[in-house]
Amino acid sequence: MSSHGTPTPMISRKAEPLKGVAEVPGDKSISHRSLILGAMAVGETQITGLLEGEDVLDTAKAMRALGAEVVRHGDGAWSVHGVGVGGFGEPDDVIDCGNSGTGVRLIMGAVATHPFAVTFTGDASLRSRPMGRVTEPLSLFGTTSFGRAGGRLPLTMVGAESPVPVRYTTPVPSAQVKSAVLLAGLNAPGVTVVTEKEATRDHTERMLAGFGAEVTVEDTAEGRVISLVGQPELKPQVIAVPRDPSSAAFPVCAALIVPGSDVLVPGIGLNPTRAGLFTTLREMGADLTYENEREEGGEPVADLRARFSPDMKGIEVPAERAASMIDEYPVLSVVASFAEGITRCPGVKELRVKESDRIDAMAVGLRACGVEVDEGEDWFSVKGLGPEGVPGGARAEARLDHRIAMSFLICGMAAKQPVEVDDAGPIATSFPIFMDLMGGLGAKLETAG
Ligand SMILES: O=C(O)C1=C[C@@H](OP(=O)(O)O)[C@@H](O)[C@H](O)C1
Ligand SMILES: C=C(OP(=O)(O)O)C(=O)O
Repeated sequence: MSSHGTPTPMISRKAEPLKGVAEVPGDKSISHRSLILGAMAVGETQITGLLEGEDVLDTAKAMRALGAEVVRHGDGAWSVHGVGVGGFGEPDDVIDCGNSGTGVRLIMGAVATHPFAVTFTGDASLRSRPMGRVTEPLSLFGTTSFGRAGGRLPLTMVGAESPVPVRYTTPVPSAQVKSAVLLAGLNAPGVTVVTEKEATRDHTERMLAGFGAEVTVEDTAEGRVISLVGQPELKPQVIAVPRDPSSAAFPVCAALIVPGSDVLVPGIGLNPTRAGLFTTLREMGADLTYENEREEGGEPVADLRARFSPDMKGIEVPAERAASMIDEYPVLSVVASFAEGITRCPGVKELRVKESDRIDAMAVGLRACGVEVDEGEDWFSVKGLGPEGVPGGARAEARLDHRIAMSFLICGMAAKQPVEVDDAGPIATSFPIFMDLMGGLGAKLETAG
């Protein structure tokens, strides 16, 4: 059931050893960007491996509403016939980005330097998330925005008539904010410069260069400085979307905590701006190896092999690693519950403004499962109970958040008693084949009555 429909409660019971190959879907961040940049290129971009999750499908709809031709072919490949930089037309209805922060913030950036108004909305989760972090820098290009209190959706943005290029330093570590500014800079004459103090995922920069834009990235004392020359003609691309490390995290973490497991997760992108979780798990003593390391489409890729790891120890996760694993803290907190000792995660304030307040959602659910969790505004810690030590036997609230729902279902696979999630619907936003894939490895997942 979709995240916009009736809740789908799910139960996860203690699993037999998980075994097999887990082919996770395409990368969500790269999928959004393939559609948006494809829509801004001149000619036809072809995409294979696109993630067909609700978030990305909402972005495809939005690109159609702005004038691009977006087609899904029978073999699962997609094509986007772009309108060129500056070529978007006024949509005749509200753009509904569903549950997707990436979708709405990147599209706001892409339309900001076009001379018309667009109204954005989303589901209850997205309508509660802060948009000022994007509308503020976009106002420097000449846009005006009218939203609900706190800059929340629904929000109407009136695009700049005569956009000017912008220099902007992001106040929070956010690839969405950085990307919104760069996408707006595409249709501003001159050079737009974004500085980020901490490096965040760099897919926009890499893909802009791939589409033929003039982009430079420099590491300086102030941070990473990205400069983009505006008003290029973007050239259509043939894109093979790599598999998503953030989705790979779930079968990997399940294998580490379910006794006797041995799972191969092939073809996972290990871009350093995304791979922080795997480094962390290895530091904890996880039996996680990289096999068949190679390069695909300019990105490091490997097959991940994860085996049951009874000797994992809690660690302090370096704060400077947070951006490279920001979406993986919920499932890390589950693994930490099955390790020995305390895992402490500082520098994670951003988790409070995701699809849910992820620190609170995990703390409340894990405590109900018998795990001790401490938290502050920008940190949390989990006191591990060792392999097979987590009582479980609780019902966790997903709070319209796919990563929270999946994390508690993983917890149930290794806890003493089943773990129920009140609504597994949101999982379809990023990992629509999660149930089948985990079931295929041997997980016991059922819809609850
Ligand atoms: O740019 C992106 O594709 C994303 C950036 C991150 O969000 P922030 O920019 O809010 O950190 C991440 O949490 C999200 O899942 C995807
Ligand atoms: C934070 C996430 O996504 P978004 O911000 O795109 O909603 C996520 O997928 O974990």
